[in-house]
Amino acid sequence: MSRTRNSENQFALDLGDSTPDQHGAVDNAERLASLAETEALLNQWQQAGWIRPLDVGFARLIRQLGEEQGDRPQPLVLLLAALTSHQVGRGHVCVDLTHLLADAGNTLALPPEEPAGPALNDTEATALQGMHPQDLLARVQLADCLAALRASPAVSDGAVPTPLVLNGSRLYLRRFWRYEQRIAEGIRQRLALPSPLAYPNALPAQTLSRALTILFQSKEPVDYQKLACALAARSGFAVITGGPGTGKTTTVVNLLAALQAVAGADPARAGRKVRIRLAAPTGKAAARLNESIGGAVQRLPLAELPGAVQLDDIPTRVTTLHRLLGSRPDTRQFRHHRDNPLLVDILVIDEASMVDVDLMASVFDALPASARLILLGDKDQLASVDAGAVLGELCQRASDAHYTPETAHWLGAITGAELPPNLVDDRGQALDQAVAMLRKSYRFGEDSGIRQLAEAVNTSALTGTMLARIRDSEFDDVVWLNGHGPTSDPEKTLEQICHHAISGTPERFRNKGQGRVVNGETLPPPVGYRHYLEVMANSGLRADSPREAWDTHAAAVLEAFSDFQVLCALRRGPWGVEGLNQRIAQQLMTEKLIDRTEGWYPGRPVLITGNDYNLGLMNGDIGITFRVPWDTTDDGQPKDTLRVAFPSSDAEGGIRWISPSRLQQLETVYAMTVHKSQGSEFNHTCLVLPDRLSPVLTKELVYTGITRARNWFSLITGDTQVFRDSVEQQVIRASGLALRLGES
Ligand SMILES: Nc1ncnc2c1ncn2[C@@H]1O[C@H](COP(=O)(O)OP(=O)(O)OP(=O)(O)O)[C@@H](O)[C@H]1O
Repeated sequence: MSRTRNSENQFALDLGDSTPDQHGAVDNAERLASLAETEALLNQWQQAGWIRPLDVGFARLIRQLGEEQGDRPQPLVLLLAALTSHQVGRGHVCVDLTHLLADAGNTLALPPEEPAGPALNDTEATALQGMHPQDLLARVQLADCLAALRASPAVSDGAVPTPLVLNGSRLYLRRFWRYEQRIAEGIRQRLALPSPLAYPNALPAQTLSRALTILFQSKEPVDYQKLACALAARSGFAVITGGPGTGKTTTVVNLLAALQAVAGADPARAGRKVRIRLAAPTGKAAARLNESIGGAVQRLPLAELPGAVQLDDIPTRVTTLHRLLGSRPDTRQFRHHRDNPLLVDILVIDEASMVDVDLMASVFDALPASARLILLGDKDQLASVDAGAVLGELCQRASDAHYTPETAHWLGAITGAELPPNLVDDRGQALDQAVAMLRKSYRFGEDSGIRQLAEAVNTSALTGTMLARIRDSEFDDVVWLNGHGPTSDPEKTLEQICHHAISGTPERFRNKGQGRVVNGETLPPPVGYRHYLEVMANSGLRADSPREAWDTHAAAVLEAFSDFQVLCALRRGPWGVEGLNQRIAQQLMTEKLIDRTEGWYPGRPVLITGNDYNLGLMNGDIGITFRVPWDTTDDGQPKDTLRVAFPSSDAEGGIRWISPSRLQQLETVYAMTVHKSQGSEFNHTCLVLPDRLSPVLTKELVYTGITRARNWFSLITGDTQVFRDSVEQQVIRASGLALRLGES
């Protein structure tokens, strides 16, 4: 591309608010020409796969709207409209123009790492052709952008229904501005709800204090789980964040018991308990919480609690958010909304980092004004696939807590704990008083490699020493398979991934992974995909075996499949899901573990990639293909057919058998993106990082990948430096939620 054209092109885009003496003479013909050229350039970006047809369509709509109102749309407005739409597609709720103009390259990440179309044509056919967005924006001033936007009939401050909303320097698509506004309103309103627990000497607070003393027996000076329970019980809106194994589930079960104790002891309620619902964003996450919560509820010391709490008062059934809100086929509207609210007093949402702004706004819409909301999740994980990073934003100040002296005093009175001074701040905001961070991991011991590596990544402290420790297999639970080998031979590394995917390479773990004891339980060594295929092959079932026996077998195979998962950062290319799925399938066939690699075959594991409300399958559900003898031929003989077994929704333990022809959106899942793995956990996780840095390789992605491992973690890197550099890159999603709440 010719850089010498920049000033000229800059000029073309600056037309909106530029004066001729700043940039030279400008006449109307030039204005029109530049508008046409801007649109041509947007089309060119679209053809190159840089931006979506939707983004260009949106810019076109802005132009039409302007023209209908007699306005001559300014090229800059069209450009910003298309880029805002593009940013929403990348997970941002808005575009912060200040950041965009300061660093358009990083803000937009254009051109994309893996463009879907042909390279940009760099001919001189038009003045703008072939230009990159950062070149176009290089010398545009914020004042010019704001003036052009304010002058456009397509933009307002939200008071009138325009397609774009400008709030300070943040430019939103109206829909996303509304989502954010509804969420902020919902939080603000709940933070302001008066709490009967506010007065430590009154009965409700005394009951809470007694219940917490019974539920938490820790000898530590500050029990953060207990603090989290107290804060969440007091507030109409609360967030509990913590890394893996810090006890989010344990805390929430205790919280539910404490809340019921307070309700049960309240004379005004005459023993009536509160209606509590538990939900998670995906079927997988709901199933996982379901599994862990049941046992924890059984262990509650209910008989000792005040308020006559019964086992039935504590909900153990976790539903997906879509099911709770009442999703309907072919529409984004839910059955429950402002005019038909949920019958609930308290809603608890687990894995809240996966909830995007659209869904979170729907949650607030469906909650009665008096209902309380408690969000649980790990603030450091990747944000939702769709736009927003609600949990991360709400937890921005969680590490330092910022509890006011009043909150600290109240916590002291209720829990007996004296807060460390660094967590107290007399300028703490309302939201800070409702956010609790769990700080101690109970699942991973101090010596756990998974824990230490995750912490090093999370704090951007991936030092040479830490790399050397994993390279030298110092930990029982972590191996870096090619840490010593040359990483310059990609073909060899890719082969290694395939072999590892099949065997799990237990011999590379210390003591071959044998005899490791965690929380008093001796673990089986790490496995690869051979394991589930062997469980599948050894079913012992016959054609006349009852359906329940098939269900039990399928459940065992699905469980064996969850013992291992390859996770990738990328979708495309040899290091991505597409390339690795093919290679691993090929290797499995070579080793005669499956009989084909394309189409449907017994053993094929599939990941559902879009919600299918008719089948009751959710994005992220995993199924495995079986050959079953249930059909009959025309002459009544048993006939083998293929069916895909999925765990029944909300994990009631059953299996749903679905014919492959009914499944719409899916992909083979020997390899899965880290994004898709959120909310899941695997006994042994293998994270594959590619040989080149890309904008998707971030600290959050690597942290999320590592923390999907329950007991064993293996790492394969295309390049060591890429591993280190990824941890230096951070996801920053533009949004105004924290700002709006801070202003309140
Ligand atoms: N206060 C505690 N004292 C002792 N053990 C605990 C405590 N809290 C949690 N644990 C144990 O630590 C493990 C992890 O707890 P839990 O499942 O509640 O954490 P989590 O944060 O929900 O985990 P995940 O990362 O799966 O979301 C469990 O075995 C649990 O019994």
